[in-house]
Amino acid sequence: MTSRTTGPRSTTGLRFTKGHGTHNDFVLVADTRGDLELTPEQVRTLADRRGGIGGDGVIRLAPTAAIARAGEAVADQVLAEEPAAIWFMDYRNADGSVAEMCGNGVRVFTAFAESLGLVDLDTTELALGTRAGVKRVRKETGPDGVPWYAVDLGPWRLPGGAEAAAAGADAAVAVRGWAAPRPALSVDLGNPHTVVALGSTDELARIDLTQAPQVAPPPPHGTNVELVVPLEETTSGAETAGRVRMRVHERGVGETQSCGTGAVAAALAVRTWAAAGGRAPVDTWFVEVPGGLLRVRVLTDGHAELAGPAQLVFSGETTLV
Ligand SMILES: N[C@@H](CCC[C@H](N)C(=O)O)C(=O)O
Repeated sequence: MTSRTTGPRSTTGLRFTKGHGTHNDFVLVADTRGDLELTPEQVRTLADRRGGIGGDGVIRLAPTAAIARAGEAVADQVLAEEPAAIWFMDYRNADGSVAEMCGNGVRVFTAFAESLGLVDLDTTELALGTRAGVKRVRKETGPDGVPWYAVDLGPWRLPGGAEAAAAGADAAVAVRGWAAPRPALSVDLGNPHTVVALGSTDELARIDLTQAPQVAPPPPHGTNVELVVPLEETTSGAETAGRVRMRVHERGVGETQSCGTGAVAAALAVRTWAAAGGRAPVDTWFVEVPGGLLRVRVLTDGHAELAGPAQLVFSGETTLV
């Protein structure tokens, strides 16, 4: 792969790869020297589905040291915590805004880094720098026999604390067409989420997410909103797994076919509601999203793990930016 020595720009354009994780899709750029500056306008152009390549986000693979040199203190913290985290996921939403974390993006980033020969997930795990700290990714065989990537997303948090956990809510969400706002729970995965429960999969299918849901109180930095329907638990051997179906409206994007951190937030919210109702917590969850299936595990160290597929679809060069 020539990009390792020549950078992402060739004489004819910017090299990119298109990839997705359960149809949450990204434009990926290998900036292995860390000297590519992408403006919000350029990100919007690349992500544009009609005038550009198209994607829910743009991911720049860059050296963590270069992000630190550019003045992002979080990159210094990443290297202090884990010197092996030499690669950084610089994630931008389709509207050009910067986001702290993208769970599906981490998996697709890892498949991209593998394709560039920067990491061998068959023999090791990847310690990846992100704006939400170091994330560790390993590879496994998924239920469909294709490779899945499992990422430890680190500690999760209910911003509303024990009070919100007991009440099951610390916010309210209004969606276009609803007569009144409904109670919702805030969940922090490094990026912000607000989760609302719906009564049926029919209602979920009918919801109009062409406009952003209104959240009260308004989160200071915006939020991703997940609409979830708890489904039947399944038991296989000694393990019981929860199951939910979800749709999501992503901050900085709109409705997407999947959101990895959103899937984790959805599972954690349903688990919190079950605990508030006196039920024993389930630690493995399958989350059905419009683009496929994701697995969430609540780990014993207070961390949460997300697993699912990642696919690279095509590569090319663009003169758009
Ligand atoms: N699709 C992502 C989340 C991307 C960032 C999000 N839109 C935000 O602004 O927080 C995922 O898979 O987690």
